[in-house]
Amino acid sequence: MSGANLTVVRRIEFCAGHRLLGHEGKCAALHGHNYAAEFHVTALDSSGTGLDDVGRVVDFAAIKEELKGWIDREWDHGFLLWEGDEAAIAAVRAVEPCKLFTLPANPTAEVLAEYLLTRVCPARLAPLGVRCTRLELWETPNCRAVASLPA
Ligand SMILES: Nc1nc2c(c(=O)[nH]1)N=C([C@H](O)[C@H](O)COP(=O)(O)OP(=O)(O)OP(=O)(O)O)CN2
Repeated sequence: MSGANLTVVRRIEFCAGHRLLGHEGKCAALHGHNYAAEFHVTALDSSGTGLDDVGRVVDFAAIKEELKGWIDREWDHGFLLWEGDEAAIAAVRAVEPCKLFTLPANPTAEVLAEYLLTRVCPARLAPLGVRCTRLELWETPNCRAVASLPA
């Protein structure tokens, strides 16, 4: 093999509601998005070829099971809100069934990207022998945030 760095990218789509407290415009209102997260995944051990015996960094299905599983349970069809946004949290809690996930900052695309990259991916991907080094979080087809770790 050439010794090239190899990365696989898995896209996972989900729907969620949110709002940006303090936003100067329409995003201060509760609303929702069809999000997509693109996970760029590489081998944890960079000393070898980075590929398993079958020729994969990791099976796409294994990434899906770990990360789509988490997103489906925690975020999909739920509301993502800043933990300091008491009014929105109370409003969402007033409606059953309530699916709510709170974050340490406003749920911007940047904050969601960083949360998935640094708080969700490491523990879920390490058992597969891989890590996510770059995460692209699409809030709309036109807008995304990118979070990345040093190589
Ligand atoms: N840097 C960021 N800016 C904005 C974010 C964000 O996460 N990071 N989020 C929002 C809002 O959530 C909003 O829903 C998106 O706003 P907008 O760009 O206006 O998207 P639209 O799809 O409504 O825009 P179109 O004009 O229809 O393309 C705002 N800013």
